[in-house]
Amino acid sequence: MTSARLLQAVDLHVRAGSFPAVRGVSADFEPGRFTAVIGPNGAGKSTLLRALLGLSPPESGEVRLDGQPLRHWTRAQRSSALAYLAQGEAVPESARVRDVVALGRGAGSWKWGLIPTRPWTDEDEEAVRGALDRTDTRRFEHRKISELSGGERQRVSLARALAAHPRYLLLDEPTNHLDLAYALDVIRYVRCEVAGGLGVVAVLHDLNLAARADRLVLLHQGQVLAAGPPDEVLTPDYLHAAYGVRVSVTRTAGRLLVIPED
Ligand SMILES: Nc1ncnc2c1ncn2[C@@H]1O[C@H](COP(=O)(O)OP(=O)(O)OP(=O)(O)O)[C@@H](O)[C@H]1O
Repeated sequence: MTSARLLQAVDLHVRAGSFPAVRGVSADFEPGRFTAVIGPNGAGKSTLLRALLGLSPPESGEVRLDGQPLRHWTRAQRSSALAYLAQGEAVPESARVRDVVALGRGAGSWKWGLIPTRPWTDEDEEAVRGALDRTDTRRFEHRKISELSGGERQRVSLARALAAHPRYLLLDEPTNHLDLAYALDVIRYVRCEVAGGLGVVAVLHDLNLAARADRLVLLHQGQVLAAGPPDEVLTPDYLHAAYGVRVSVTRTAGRLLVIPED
């Protein structure tokens, strides 16, 4: 694919505080692809994600979107193209589900209630409904966030991000703290969006969930140890090099399965 529609890290070096957390990462993220970023704790995954969003400026190298350095994009252009679901995202407890999803439209802010910053349009309404439907949150759209389980909240945050109609969705550990069913639901919702053309970059710890991505980027000590389709990256050798754990990798019902041997 030409660089015209790509999100790219080009020889990216990023510091987290004083620590060189990302050291020379180059990777292409495509629309209509689900890329999982994996690697051990401290490998630089979150720092890479924040740099891709323009939230952590690189020390050297650059992030490009559509072939243009991200620093040339205005903040508004960036936030309409790239949506972010942070780890443990803070959501106003007293807000109702629908209001949180509406915040994703960038038409207002929250302070004891939704404060509009521009008139609400039919397009906004349609985007919010679509996001509620596609994350199966419409049935509790009038409930307060404080009344929801962790898994339900995560779906609402996902709906909020999707309501923006981004071109890329960047997710930091979206399945953390979710039970198996909720975690699989998140992956299923993501896959549906990807089929519709969304580019997804998700930091995942569960290698068996990551195996459901189209492409993996395995980080180790701030560098790319391996990148490619899951069966090329989830190998015993790469996983031992990254995690220091011996694993066996098998294929069951057409899916890769990583089993620790320790
Ligand atoms: N503000 C900071 N000051 C110093 N070091 C930091 C800071 N933030 C992060 N780091 C370090 O940078 C490295 C990469 O952190 P990062 O959060 O990107 O890793 P990660 O792969 O997302 O880890 P995890 O899987 O544990 O969330 C870690 O070693 C971390 O301790």
